[in-house]
Amino acid sequence: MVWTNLHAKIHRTIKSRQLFGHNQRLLVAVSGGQDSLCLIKLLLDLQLKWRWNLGIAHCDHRWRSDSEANANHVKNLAQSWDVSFYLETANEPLNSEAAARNWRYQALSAIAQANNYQYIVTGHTQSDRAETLLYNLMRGTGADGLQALTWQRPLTKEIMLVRPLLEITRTQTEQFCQELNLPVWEDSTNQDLKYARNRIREELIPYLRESFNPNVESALAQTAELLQAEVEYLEKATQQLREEAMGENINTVDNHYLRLNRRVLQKAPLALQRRVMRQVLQEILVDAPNFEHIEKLTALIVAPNRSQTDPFPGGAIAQVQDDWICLRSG
Ligand SMILES: Nc1ncnc2c1ncn2[C@@H]1O[C@H](COP(=O)(O)OP(=O)(O)OP(=O)(O)O)[C@@H](O)[C@H]1O
Repeated sequence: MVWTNLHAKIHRTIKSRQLFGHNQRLLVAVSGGQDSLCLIKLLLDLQLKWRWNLGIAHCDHRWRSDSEANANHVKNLAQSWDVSFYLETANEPLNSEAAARNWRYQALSAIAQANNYQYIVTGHTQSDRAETLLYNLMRGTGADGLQALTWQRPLTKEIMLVRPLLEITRTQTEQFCQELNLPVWEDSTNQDLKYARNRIREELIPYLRESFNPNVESALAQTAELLQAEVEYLEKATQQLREEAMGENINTVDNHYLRLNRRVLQKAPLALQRRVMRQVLQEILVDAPNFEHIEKLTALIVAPNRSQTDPFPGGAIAQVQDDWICLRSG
């Protein structure tokens, strides 16, 4: 076995970040592209040390004409490595990125659930992290959107999504695959500049690298890393503030009615006021609340008695009643 710097790096990362322990069952999501091939190869080589039980999952979105061939390619690789292989095929071709992604995470969770894996592992890299940060930044977001791809995220109560390659760039995974002769399946849609993501990767990042900062990817990923810790802290503080603002109601809240104490909220910083309002709206609205929704509700913290908002999508209305903001769903 060839032992490279990437092997050493990923081993250290898994250990220091406690991404997985010994003897665990890991389901590795393999598209066949350079990132996920690099990932599976690294995990296979570390498997003995950690005594993991690895499985490979592939999702066929039926998006491209070669998607079945792609699935077979991954299946053959799994067989050659003697690793369990699981395939999910979409009932109909999924031709939007968002639909494909949603379906993929559901399909992966279903495979993990049925086969007793607590971890799903993906090959997202530092480059993906930098691109996601830029993408979200341009669409407008708070710190949550800029933390861009976290190391771990619960997919369901029992299943954790883990991304061990977040400190490794796409250039490194490409080199690794070349050095170790891994048969990468080239995704033709990756070059298609119709997709914003691809334009960020193929045009914007190279431009930023050449004109502003040769290490722009790691600089952006570092920003995401810092923000991740800050978001975690803010979310904890938000939870506490919200519980305090709901007072004794916390246990009696139903889905139709909710009230928050304005005096408690008035003492809190704006960042936490907004976050409490966002959390509350996330539970009441069908779609994710936008900036304007959150601002409307936050404004009631200091508004005169009897002020109220116009209806939120779905019909919910918030009104000031003395010390309280009362929210009734539509
Ligand atoms: N068809 C697939 N089958 C299995 N795993 C996949 C597939 N496509 C992507 N993945 C997994 O997801 C990782 C990220 O892939 P990619 O960047 O193409 O997806 P994405 O849609 O941008 O993902 P995300 O929405 O999670 O950021 C891959 O490294 C791989 O682990």
